[in-house]
Amino acid sequence: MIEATLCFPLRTSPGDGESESQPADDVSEADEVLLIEKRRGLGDGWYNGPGGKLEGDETPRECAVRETHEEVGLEIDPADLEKAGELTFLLDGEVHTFCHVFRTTAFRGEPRPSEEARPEWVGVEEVPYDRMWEDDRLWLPGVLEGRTIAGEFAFSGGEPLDEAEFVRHDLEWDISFTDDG
Ligand SMILES: Nc1nc2c([nH]c(=O)n2[C@H]2C[C@H](O)[C@@H](COP(=O)(O)OP(=O)(O)OP(=O)(O)O)O2)c(=O)[nH]1
Repeated sequence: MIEATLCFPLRTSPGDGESESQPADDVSEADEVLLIEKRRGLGDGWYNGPGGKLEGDETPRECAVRETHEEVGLEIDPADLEKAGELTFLLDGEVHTFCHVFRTTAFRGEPRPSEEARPEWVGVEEVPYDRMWEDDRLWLPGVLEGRTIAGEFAFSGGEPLDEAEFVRHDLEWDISFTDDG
């Protein structure tokens, strides 16, 4: 089983006449999310949050911080990540990936592109779900509103996961995580 993370940085968009965006105090104030257009690997060509697989003995939180820095250059304090979800992706009846989802309104730096990802600030009402994993429209809107989710998503048709067919889902909202990563 693969253990992976996703991280969704949120901000308040720059207002009229302002060149700088405002840090949001909390998720309810934020109206833009940082997505990446993935340039290689699983989900290549699709939009997603920064993220990837856990390495060595790092915690999910450490992984989300490292991946976000590697992919788009933002600096995040692990304590500023808020756990927003746990997603289980099944492929042909077996757990393929367990993914920890985080969000944050606190980060430093400006996003920059990398070999792996092209970053883009997107309005939370304008997320391009037609260019994302098919399951994302079921859980990401709630995550961007500040809710928590445990979700199970079943795919069938064999590897790779991003070419398999999405067949079934089960969602549980507003749960508190005993282990927040
Ligand atoms: N939004 C979303 N993300 C998903 C789904 N399924 C899934 O594995 N992911 C995420 C988890 C990981 O963050 C990412 C896959 O990990 P990755 O980016 O490291 O995979 P990769 O094959 O490109 O590996 P690498 O070359 O970068 O090491 O995709 C899904 O259905 N929706």
